[in-house]
Amino acid sequence: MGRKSLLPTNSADATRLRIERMEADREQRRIRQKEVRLARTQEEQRNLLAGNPGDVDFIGLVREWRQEHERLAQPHGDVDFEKICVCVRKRPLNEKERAKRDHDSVTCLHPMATVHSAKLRVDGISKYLDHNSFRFDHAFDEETSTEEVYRYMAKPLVDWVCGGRGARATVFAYGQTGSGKTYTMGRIQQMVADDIFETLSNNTLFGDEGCSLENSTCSVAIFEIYGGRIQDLLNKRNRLKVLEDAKGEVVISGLEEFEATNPAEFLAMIEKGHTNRTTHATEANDVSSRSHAICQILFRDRTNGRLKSKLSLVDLAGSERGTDTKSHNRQRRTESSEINTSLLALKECIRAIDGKSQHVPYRQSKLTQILKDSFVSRHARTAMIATVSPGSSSADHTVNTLRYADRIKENSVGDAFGKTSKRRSPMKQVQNKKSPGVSKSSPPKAKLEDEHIEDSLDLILNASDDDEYTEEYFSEESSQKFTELDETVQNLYDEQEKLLNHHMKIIHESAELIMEENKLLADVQGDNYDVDDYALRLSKIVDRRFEMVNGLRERLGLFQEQLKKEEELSKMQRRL
Ligand SMILES: Nc1ncnc2c1ncn2[C@@H]1O[C@H](COP(=O)(O)OP(=O)(O)OP(=O)(O)O)[C@@H](O)[C@H]1O
Repeated sequence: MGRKSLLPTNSADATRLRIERMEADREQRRIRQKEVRLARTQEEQRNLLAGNPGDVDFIGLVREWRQEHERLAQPHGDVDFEKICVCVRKRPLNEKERAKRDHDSVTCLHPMATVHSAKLRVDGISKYLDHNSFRFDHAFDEETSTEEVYRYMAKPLVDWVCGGRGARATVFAYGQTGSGKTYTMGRIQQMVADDIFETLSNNTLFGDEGCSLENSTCSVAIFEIYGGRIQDLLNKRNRLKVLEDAKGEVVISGLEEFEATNPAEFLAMIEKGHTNRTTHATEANDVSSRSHAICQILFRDRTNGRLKSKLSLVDLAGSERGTDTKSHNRQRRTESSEINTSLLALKECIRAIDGKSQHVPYRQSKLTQILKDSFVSRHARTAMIATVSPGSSSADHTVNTLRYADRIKENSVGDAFGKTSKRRSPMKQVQNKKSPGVSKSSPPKAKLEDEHIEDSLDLILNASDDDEYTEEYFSEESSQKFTELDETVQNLYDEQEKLLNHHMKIIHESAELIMEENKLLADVQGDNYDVDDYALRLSKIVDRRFEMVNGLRERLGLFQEQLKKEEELSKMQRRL
């Protein structure tokens, strides 16, 4: 009986003990969770104070990645580039990005640029990063000044053109709207101005073949390509024509060149050109440049005016993916399509300089047609700076920008380690996952000792890409989807040009006809006028009017057809 009564008591004690232990565990968990929450809040506040209001977990993951890889960064050195130099420049996070709680998702550890795309697993809670790394001639981080960017990628080209000998040098700024192209090119232009005149003053630097203030003039021409039109930004936005002569030389008919004799004159022209440029506000940039702006600096022989060398500074229009333009009106849509067509052609043309592409499709766009000699000349050198926004909401764009830049010079990246490097896969991923919620990231299996830095870079670049990766606008395959629309836009611009020219011609002819009619009326009211002659002349005038109206109607019909086609195709694309 006594033993029986003990059992329930023991069991009750055990149960009580279990409950007490569970409560203690729960309390411990509560304390731990509170500590985690507190630590998270403190980290958030620290991030906020440091100007990083974005997602604290993603920020933490990016920080971990940087800590693991920062020792792979190399010092910048002069790249002895033969023909092409490709760089990336990251700008700092801006107020707009902070306001939408973007975090910094790009790391530039020269010569590598890595985009950390924030991802959620299917459970909707677990966070992880996809890292896309690319290697360039230079990777400039947000703390690098434009002076330094200039020194490595543009200064060698200034020296090259000052040496004369038919040199053709081109500096391109390429990137998403708002990523810093105009900011970078603006300052580069100022430095070019100073350097050119300093070099030209030093007459002995390049010998007789080279350019000096004594034997050469330095003149500037600035124009933009916008909406199928080429407009002179230094001469009342006059419309210009690109022509190719019998020898295949491209001539921009009507373009005015202005001689500059010192940096101040040069910069005044740049300023004027900049003010006249076509801009619109876009989501990403309040003053987005919608045109390609080309500033050409031409060195000519003082005695015979012969062109000795040329430097082109090209601030490209912001690259936008098709998806971003879905809600745009026709003007903005066609604008974007034209920009994309020219950027695709540009990529192929630059690749041809280095022998990466057999095909030089310079006729595919006005931009590449105008820059033909930058691609086909034996004395051509090119520098491309890909500017990127660091915001996490731009990560897809940034990957596209880097991929575009990467494809320009795949295989022969100027080597930051002092020897020629082998081809790296242009786009590879390393994963760095937090699960569930937040967990330590898994580092790539890299040897981190200094002597193995290059191996480590290889590992980053060649790590397996086991996640899906969406091919974006500038990939070969997806660009096919846009070809028909892009062609239609080009046809639309051509028809528009023909219609406007025809319309103008008719206005002139109409004015002449009115004068003729006035004269006819005056004649018929005179003495002894032959009414048969009057009827004959009037009949000719009326016939001519009919012809003119019918011709105009026909041109208008062709233009309207293209408008309709563009509307239908872009509707189809919006549905995709
Ligand atoms: N490296 C940088 N450091 C500080 N601010 C920058 C930097 N790059 C760009 N910015 C700022 O970012 C904003 C957008 O830059 P910018 O107008 O040069 O972009 P963009 O690429 O030319 O854009 P779009 O294609 O729309 O013309 C500007 O306010 C500019 O001052």
